Parts: sequence; structure tokens; C-alpha cells
Amino acid sequence: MSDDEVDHELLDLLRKSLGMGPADPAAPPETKVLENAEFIYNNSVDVALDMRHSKIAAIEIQKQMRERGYSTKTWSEHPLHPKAKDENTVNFIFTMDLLNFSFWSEKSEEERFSVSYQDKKWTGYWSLVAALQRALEEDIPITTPSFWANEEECTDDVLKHVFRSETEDEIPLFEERARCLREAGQVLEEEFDSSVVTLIEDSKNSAAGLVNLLAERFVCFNDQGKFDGKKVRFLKRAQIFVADLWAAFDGEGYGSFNDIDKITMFADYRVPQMLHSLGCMSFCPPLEGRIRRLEPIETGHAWELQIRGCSIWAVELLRREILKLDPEMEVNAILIDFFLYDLAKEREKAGEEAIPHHRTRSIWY
Ligand SMILES: Nc1nc2c(c(CN[C@H]3C=C[C@H](O)[C@@H]3O)cn2[C@@H]2O[C@H](COP(=O)(O)O)[C@@H](O)[C@H]2O)c(=O)[nH]1
Repeated sequence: MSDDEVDHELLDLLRKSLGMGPADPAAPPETKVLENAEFIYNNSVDVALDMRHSKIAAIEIQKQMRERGYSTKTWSEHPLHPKAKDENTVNFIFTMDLLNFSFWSEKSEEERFSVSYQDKKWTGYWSLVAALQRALEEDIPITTPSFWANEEECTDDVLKHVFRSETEDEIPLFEERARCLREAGQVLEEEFDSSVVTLIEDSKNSAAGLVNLLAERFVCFNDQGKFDGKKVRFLKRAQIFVADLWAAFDGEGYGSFNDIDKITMFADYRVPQMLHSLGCMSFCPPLEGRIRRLEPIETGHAWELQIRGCSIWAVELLRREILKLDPEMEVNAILIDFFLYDLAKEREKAGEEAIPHHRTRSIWY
């Protein structure tokens, strides 16, 4: 039984002992991620948010998002993202967000893991997208769940070929990525007819329901920690999967959700860096020193949980400030997050100074 099922079981027992009825099964699903992020923020001593800088950042973000016409359509405009509004794109996005973690490297731009595709070298997140596109062009069914579950076909050698690098450097956490694919292939086969579409349909157009389903059924999506003795959920890859679907399908078809605004910022390692550059978030001297010395921070460490939780809350505060400035704007945490990630990459490419991102190696982000 997963933690969540135990929680429900205990909750129902407690309700019965208090003479209350069982929890209302018709109640809309909640992920608790934003609530947990606020709890972390309210109890953080090593990470702080700055309202003055958040208000200033909101003005700039609102202006730039308006000027760029930043919307769900921006997602498909990225050259490597799939454009078709069909099941192949659903499977592509699921595969991508199953593996969308931990691309960072201490090696130089020339030596780090990179994927050659369409006459360009791709690194970071884009190296993953390029590797998947390249494999499909080589007729390797890398986005097909039944392929991952087939041990004869989906061998380590095939996966090493799919994720081969232009350099001597291997993709980080190769073994973990292979395990994520095979586990997901098995769960999809056992519970969802080997179909991601079935998984989506089972969530009945609820974004929160789909996030919870992923966290409950797939170990590798169950991204959570324990802060001040309390379970806190981040569910970063489960949430970004729903967000990528929603954006890729412009909120229609497989991307149609009636509660999409329940999705929060995705607690990765790139957007916290951007929030620091904007002055929205700051670190206590010992933590800032550790980050600037590129020293590792263990997954689950209180510092890591504060960086992740405060980042989620910081984007919520930006969202509220932007809506105060521009009540008519079509904006939510997803679009703000996507914008901040793209902005971080633009500034990195332009060689702009920024604090290093924190170094936590994990499959969660
Ligand atoms: N919070 C957040 N994290 C994001 C993304 C994306 C890419 N999303 C695309 C889709 C729509 C947007 O417009 C983007 O074009 C990747 N990541 C995370 O960053 C890390 C990779 O960083 P680097 O090594 O520098 O590429 C890694 O943890 C990865 O999971 C995002 O959008 N938000």
C-alpha cells in the first residue's frame, strides 16, 4: 500500500472514530503540493523570499510575457518539441517527462554529455528531447511503452545507443533512466493496457487527479520528502508531464483539464537559480557558500527541501502580483515557470552572470 493509500485508510478510520462519515469521494482531487510549499516557506530558516523584488520582477515578467505573447502555443514553437496533436505526441511527452531530470555536469561545454541532432549539439534538457527525436528517426520505438517492457528488444545496448553522446561523457544516471523506463513500461502494461492515453483518460480531465495517479502508481514519479517531520510533496515530473500535455495540445483533446491551475511551478534546479537572479529568493551564507563552491546537497536535505518549497511558493507570489497588475492576463504557475526556464536559458546563453544552480543528483528533477 502506498503512503497515500495508508493516509486515506487512517483518515477514514479517524473519521469513523469521531462519528464522521468517510471522506467525500466526490471531492475534487488535490495534490497538496502548494499547501506543502507554503508550509516549507513558513518554516524555512535558510531560504528567504523578498516581496519587494517579487513585485519588481512581476512587473518585468508581465511586460515580457505580454510582449512575447507567451502562451501554451510557445511550447510547440520550440524546434525540437513535437507539433502533431496526436497519440504519438502523448507518448513522446510521457517518455520525455519520465526521464526529464539531472542533466547538469561539472564538465566543460565541450566535454559534457551532448547529443548531435539536426546538425546541432544539444545539452541539458534539450539533449533528452534531441535523443528521443533522433531515435524515432532511426526507427527505434523509444516512446512506445510496450517496447520498454520488452527485455529482448529494449536492451541496455539499445538504450546506450539512443542516449549516445558526441563526447566521452555518458548521460548522467543512465542506469536510473533505464529503470524508470522499464518500471513504467511494466506498470502501464499491468494497469493501463500499455497505453498512456488510457492513463490520461482514467484521470477524467483532472490535472490534480492525473498527478496523483502518477505518484500513486509509478514509484519514479512519487517525488516527496520529509520537512520538520511532515511529508511534503513536490511531484515535479508528474506535474510537468501534465503541464507539457496541456501546453502541447493548447488545452484541448489529450491536454484538456478542468483544474489546470492546480498545477504549481516545477521544483527543478534551473528556475530556483533564476528566482535568485531576480532577487526573489536568497540563501543564508552557509547555504549560498555551498552552492557557490559547487558542493553537493543531498536529496532530502533540509536545504534542498527549502530551495524547492520556497521556489514553488515564490512563483505563486509572482502569479498573484502579475494578476494584480493585469487581471485579464491568461497566466498561471505553468506559464510563469516555462517563461522563467526559457529566460534562464537565454541569459545563460548570453553569458550573463548568475549564482550556480544547486547540485543535487537525483531522479526527481
Ligand atoms: N521548472 C522547470 N524545469 C524545467 C523546464 C524544462 C524545459 N521545459 C520546456 C517546456 C516548456 C518550456 O518553455 C521549456 O522550453 C526543463 N526543466 C528542468 O530543468 C533542468 C534542466 O535544465 P538544463 O540542464 O539547464 O537544461 C532539469 O531539472 C529539467 O527537468 C521548465 O520548463 N520548467
